[in-house]
Amino acid sequence: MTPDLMEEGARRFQEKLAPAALGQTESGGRTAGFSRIATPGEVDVTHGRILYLEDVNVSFDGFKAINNLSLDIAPGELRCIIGPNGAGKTTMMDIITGKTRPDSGTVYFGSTIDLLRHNEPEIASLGIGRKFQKPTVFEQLSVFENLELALKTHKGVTSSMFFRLDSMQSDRLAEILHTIHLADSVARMAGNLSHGQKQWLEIGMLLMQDPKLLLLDEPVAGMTDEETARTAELFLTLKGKHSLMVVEHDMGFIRTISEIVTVLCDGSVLAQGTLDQVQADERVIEVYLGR
Ligand SMILES: Nc1ncnc2c1ncn2[C@@H]1O[C@H](COP(=O)(O)OP(=O)(O)OP(=O)(O)O)[C@@H](O)[C@H]1O
Repeated sequence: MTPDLMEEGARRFQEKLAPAALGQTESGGRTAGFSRIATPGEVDVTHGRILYLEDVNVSFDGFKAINNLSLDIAPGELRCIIGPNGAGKTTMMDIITGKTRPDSGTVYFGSTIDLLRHNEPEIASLGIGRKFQKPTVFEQLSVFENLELALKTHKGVTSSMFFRLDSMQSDRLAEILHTIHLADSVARMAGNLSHGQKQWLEIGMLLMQDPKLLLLDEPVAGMTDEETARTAELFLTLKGKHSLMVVEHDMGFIRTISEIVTVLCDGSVLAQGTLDQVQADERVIEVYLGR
């Protein structure tokens, strides 16, 4: 979520509930990431790439967290990223979303948008949505209100006070409710949803802004087997309409959804291919078993 969305959510929250309730939300509306899309623009994918990283480097106090990382993703692709702890997966997402500035390298969204020239909220508004591991929905608002709020992207608080969904937006909201398996829970408080449902709701909030590229960090961590299976279904539905980059440790989940899997290690790509190919790669076996 972006700061204006958090502000609007916080305002409604204050309106609806006594201040004593503040802090009862899991996220408190504070840990939300800058993941909301304002005005999705056109992204030039005529060269067949929606995301392109070349020779990217980042050091933290002399430690190379990202080391000559090069990677690209095709439009509509669902790319899975795996790798041992500390491989640089989160740092890579931080670079794409503008949270971390690389020391050197190239990061392009489509063939014309140099992401290194944009800050975090601008990158969100360009059409890159990010879902952090922990769900960051507004727990004291209903499922419907959370999704409605996600639409009020570029509207200021004043205008959004008078905001009403038009029929196209209502249709879109209904479609997304169905996609995220929450059509029967539209009036429920987000705080009463299961962990998996909260994750789906947050994905729905991102979808309300029609992102071109979705970055999802460990989306099935903490989910039940059934929720994990439904999340796999959801991602397979999204593939094609959106490009997805999914970082996950759950290999069963990866097996269900993956086409190409990229293995990161020590800040660069160690191997890439189908899950079977990378799992048979001696270097991959070494980094997973050798640590
Ligand atoms: N802000 C920072 N300051 C110092 N070191 C950092 C910082 N951010 C990341 N690192 C280090 O960079 C390396 C890569 O971290 P990163 O979180 O990107 O790995 P990861 O692949 O996401 O790991 P995990 O699977 O455990 O989440 C790690 O060694 C980490 O300790």
